[in-house]
Amino acid sequence: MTAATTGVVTAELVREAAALPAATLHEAAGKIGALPAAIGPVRPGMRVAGPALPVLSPPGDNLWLHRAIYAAEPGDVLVVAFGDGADPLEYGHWGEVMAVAALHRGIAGLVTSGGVRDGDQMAERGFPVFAPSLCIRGTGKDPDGRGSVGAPVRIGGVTVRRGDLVVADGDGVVVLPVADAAGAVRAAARREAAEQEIFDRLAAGETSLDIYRLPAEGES
Ligand SMILES: O=C([O-])CC(=O)C(=O)O
Ligand SMILES: [Mg+2]
Repeated sequence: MTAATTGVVTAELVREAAALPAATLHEAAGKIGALPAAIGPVRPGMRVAGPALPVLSPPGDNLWLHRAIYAAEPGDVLVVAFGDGADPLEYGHWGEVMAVAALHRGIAGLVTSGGVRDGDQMAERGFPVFAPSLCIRGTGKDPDGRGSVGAPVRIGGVTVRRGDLVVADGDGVVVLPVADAAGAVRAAARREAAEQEIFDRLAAGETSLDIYRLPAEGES
């Protein structure tokens, strides 16, 4: 049974969400929460689901990301946004060492709008990372750099708050507000069941034009 919406994303809800495609959750939630298409798995097969821990960092620096590893709760997904300055795609803000540190803390994965490195090693270690670039260039650790852990961040028009439900797979990343998460998971499961019915009808010879009642060429 799905837990009622109580202001937290429960472990049970995360388990249910993890079995659902990110695209279906986005559709089922009312077409909300899709992060930019450039943010994808750094290696095929990566998937993650869990509550968000938002992080803000200056581009080209990763001290706030190190801090976030030790502020996270087990199961969290770090969601990292970058402030103004250098191009965040041109730095490897996170890599194997940080992934191993995160695994020791029980962190479920990383979603970031900046570059990372050590893609192969992170895949081998089973740490899922969703990023728009791989970049070998290293970062600084400015103790005075402006950032935050736990405060809301914005990525591509989506506001990410502490505890929001993050689901990421080969298609991309969706972030759903806590208040919408349980309803979206239920609606997404219904959508998946409906799609199974469509597959059965296609196997039985019906066309997608028939099933969706779409006009064929020349019809209106
Ligand atoms: O060292 C860094 O800043 C990022 C990295 O490559 C690692 O964590 O292994
Ligand atoms: Mg490294």
